[in-house]
Amino acid sequence: MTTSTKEHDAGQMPTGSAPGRIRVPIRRLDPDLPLPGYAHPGDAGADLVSAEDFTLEPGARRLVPTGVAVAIPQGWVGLVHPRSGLAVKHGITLVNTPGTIDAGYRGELKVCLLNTDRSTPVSFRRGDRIAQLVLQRVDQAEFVPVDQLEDSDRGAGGFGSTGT
Ligand SMILES: O=c1ccn([C@H]2C[C@H](O)[C@@H](COP(=O)(O)OP(=O)(O)OP(=O)(O)O)O2)c(=O)[nH]1
Ligand SMILES: [Mg+2]
Repeated sequence: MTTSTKEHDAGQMPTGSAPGRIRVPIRRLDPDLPLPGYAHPGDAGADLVSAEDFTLEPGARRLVPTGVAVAIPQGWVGLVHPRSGLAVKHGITLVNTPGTIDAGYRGELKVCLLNTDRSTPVSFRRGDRIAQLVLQRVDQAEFVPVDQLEDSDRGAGGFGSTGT
């Protein structure tokens, strides 16, 4: 992505290979785009790319398509996290961070980008890495109504109760 230069990083995602990866079926809705990729072996996040060119004005947000759809296994969740480099260098984050990709979701993965910079528009090119997908195991709760919750050390203290 760029602010003032024309550089972009389409196709520059190194792909590591590691044993023990979980299998995630993926559909290429946009066959010319690279698949999500891990920049280094052992990375937690697989980078997602933008399927389109666009500019985010200061304070603006945009739901950006990534050109892929996945079938995350039951018992897992995909979490869409911001990229720290975009955050630090350009003020780019996600409105809903982390975004939740449910195991049953079969639509295109989309990323709700936000430009938090107060003065500088940020331009992205198709193929630029815009966010990262982290897969985690997840349990569902069985919510059991009770009259009383068991005591705890924290009790109802929260929202700064321990000081700053
Ligand atoms: O950053 C995101 C967040 C969500 N989704 C997709 C996958 C997810 O499974 C679905 C629903 O997301 P979520 O449950 O967060 O949104 P909602 O507002 O509760 O919508 P719904 O009523 O469809 O559950 O939208 C994305 O593609 N990107
Ligand atoms: Mg929901």
